[in-house]
Amino acid sequence: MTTETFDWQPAPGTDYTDILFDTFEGIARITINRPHVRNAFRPETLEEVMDALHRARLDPDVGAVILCGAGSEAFCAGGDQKVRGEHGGYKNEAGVNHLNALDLQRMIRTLPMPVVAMVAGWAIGGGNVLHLVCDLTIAADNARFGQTGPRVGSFDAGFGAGLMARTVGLKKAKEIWFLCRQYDAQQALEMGLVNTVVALADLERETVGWCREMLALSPTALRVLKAGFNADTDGLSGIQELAGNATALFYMTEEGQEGRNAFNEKRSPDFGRYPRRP
Ligand SMILES: CC(C)(COP(=O)(O)OP(=O)(O)OC[C@H]1O[C@@H](n2cnc3c(N)ncnc32)[C@H](O)[C@@H]1OP(=O)(O)O)[C@@H](O)C(=O)NCCC(=O)NCCSC(=O)CCC(=O)c1ccccc1C(=O)O
Repeated sequence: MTTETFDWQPAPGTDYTDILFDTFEGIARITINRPHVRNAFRPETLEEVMDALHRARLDPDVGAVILCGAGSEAFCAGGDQKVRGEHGGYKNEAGVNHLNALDLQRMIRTLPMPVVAMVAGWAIGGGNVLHLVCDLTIAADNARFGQTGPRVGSFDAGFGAGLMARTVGLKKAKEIWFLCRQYDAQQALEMGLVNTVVALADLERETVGWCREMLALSPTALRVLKAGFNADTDGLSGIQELAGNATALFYMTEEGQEGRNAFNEKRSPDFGRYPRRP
């Protein structure tokens, strides 16, 4: 039974309707707060999650993000079928159709810090893909996972299929999508869909514990490793992400700065001082 409570502080300057955004000890926690629909997301929900992720990225004190759902019944039940329109997406309050779960998936994968899904209850449909694209998943023993797309007239043939196959294996991924079965936490652990399973009462303590372990490590090492893990799956944009880290590190060297200085000082650069390493 957990005894530790955490002093989560609401992030100032936000007026979200669909999510909660708190921070604590260098961890940002984003909670999908629509428990009346098992935390299914609508376009506004995803806009808010992306806004919070952007804020977390720009906050120099934040080194890890937890994504979770309000309450213990659901992490997320995917796209809100009540606002699914006829014109290729989910309607926001202005009536505009969106498929912005795909934008969020990419944003999680390019966030330069670990994103940990903390899953209690259902992770279904787009909710299952949402935790899949996070770097790590800590599941409570009441968690249940599955895809419903072929049953409800939807599919995610991008990360939902391809990253699923890379994560649990091709045959299992096809089973998950082609049969629309549900899997309990232990089955999810056995197939490699989650990192660990803990008692529901211990879920937050365990998740914060994993974040604390990562926060004690080199942020640059974690950042570049994350980009490296995603690079081949994400093709040229994955290489772009990885290469961007190389550029940032190069900018921090004297050799990189010599080029900038020479340009600004209107002289030829002297790169001869910098060794060609074996
Ligand atoms: C999640 C369940 C298994 C939970 O079952 P249970 O505990 O018995 O609760 P219920 O009584 O069923 O539900 C309680 C309450 O919540 C409502 N609800 C649940 N899920 C949704 C939902 N997804 N949308 C809207 N409302 C939902 C439910 O209707 C009840 O409310 P009432 O008022 O009492 O009616 C079970 O609920 C369930 O199976 N839910 C549906 C899961 C599902 O099919 N999700 C959608 C899958 S498709 C998807 O997610 C695609 C979205 C996506 O990410 C995407 C993919 C590809 C390209 C782009 C996109 C994108 O951008 O969106």
